[in-house]
Amino acid sequence: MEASKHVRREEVSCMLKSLLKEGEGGKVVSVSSQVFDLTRNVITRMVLNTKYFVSGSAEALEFQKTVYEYFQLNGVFVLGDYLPFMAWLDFQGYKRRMKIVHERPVGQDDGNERFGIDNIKALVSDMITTGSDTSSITIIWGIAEILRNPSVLEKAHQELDRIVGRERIVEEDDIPQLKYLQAIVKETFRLHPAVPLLVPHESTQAVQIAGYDIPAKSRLLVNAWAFGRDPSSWEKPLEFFPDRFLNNTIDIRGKDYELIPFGSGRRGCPGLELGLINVQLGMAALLQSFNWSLPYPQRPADLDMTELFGLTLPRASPLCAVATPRLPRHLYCN
Ligand code: HEM
Repeated sequence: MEASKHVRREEVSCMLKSLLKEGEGGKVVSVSSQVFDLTRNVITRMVLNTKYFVSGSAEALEFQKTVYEYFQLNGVFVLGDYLPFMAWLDFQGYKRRMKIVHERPVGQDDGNERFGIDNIKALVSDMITTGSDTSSITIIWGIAEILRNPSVLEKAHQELDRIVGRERIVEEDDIPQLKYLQAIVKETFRLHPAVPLLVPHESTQAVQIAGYDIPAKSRLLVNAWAFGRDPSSWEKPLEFFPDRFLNNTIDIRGKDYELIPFGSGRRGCPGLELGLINVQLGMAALLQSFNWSLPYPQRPADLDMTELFGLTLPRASPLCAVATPRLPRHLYCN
């Protein structure tokens, strides 16, 4: 994490510069594509030491399509999983589509079993697919919620001005002091967990829970999305109200079961620290650097918040907004 700090700082800086340019003259910016580029470039630089995505390039679009399809296919209901005798028919065509996603070429096998191209491909593709879009999906939902709740933006600006000021861009080392920013991020994870049903688990032994018998080897889906909106755990659960986290110790690290966006236990997300800092730093920089508003005449209550269900839960429509710079111009051009 420490060794890749500069990568995140540089990529955040690139995003701010690019947003400034795109929004010149009050033009509407595409928050979604800027944030997707940010997290994908961070992960490809960390994993492959190469920056892959230039917004709108053919390569970026191809990648976006592939990852999107990968997550959709991982989240669909596959008839053959429940009626195995019908699996070979592949009625829905999902197996065929998954094969196409996996067969995209990435080089030759070197014959070494442990570090052969298949394993390297799997590892790299795991890290790139799981490690980039989960963070951007969360940041984009966070900005959408802030567009609907201008008082949260105002409070975030006050905190950022007090702790960081307006003469430099926020850095990772500032995050521990930005308590309200941390609360915004937790509130975003609560309402919009990027992986709503976690990853399917399997019970290793038979157990009884709340009077129900769960046999060994059952497929178990944990509805983290519902935990975050459960009225028995949260007051006014559907309201975006970061202040609820200011006076308690509820955390997202898997110990407080009402909030488990990264899962919990041994199969919880191994990328938690990276995912969390990506989201915190990305959000902090976007909030500090711009005043966010909706394109005229859209009102906060009109913003479409429809979710697109798959293994991940992105917005159904791309997020667009007006980003008015609030820092000295030279800071966006480093
Ligand atoms: C905001 C960012 C992220 C969120 C919300 C998130 C969420 C999750 C969740 C919910 C799971 C399933 C846990 C369970 O079923 O108990 C998971 C698994 C996983 N995540 Fe993440 N993740 C994020 C970022 C990352 C990053 C940055 C990486 C790696 C670079 C990563 C790699 C993985 C891997 C490899 C697994 C599978 C682990 C296993 O099967 O044991 N994730 N993630």
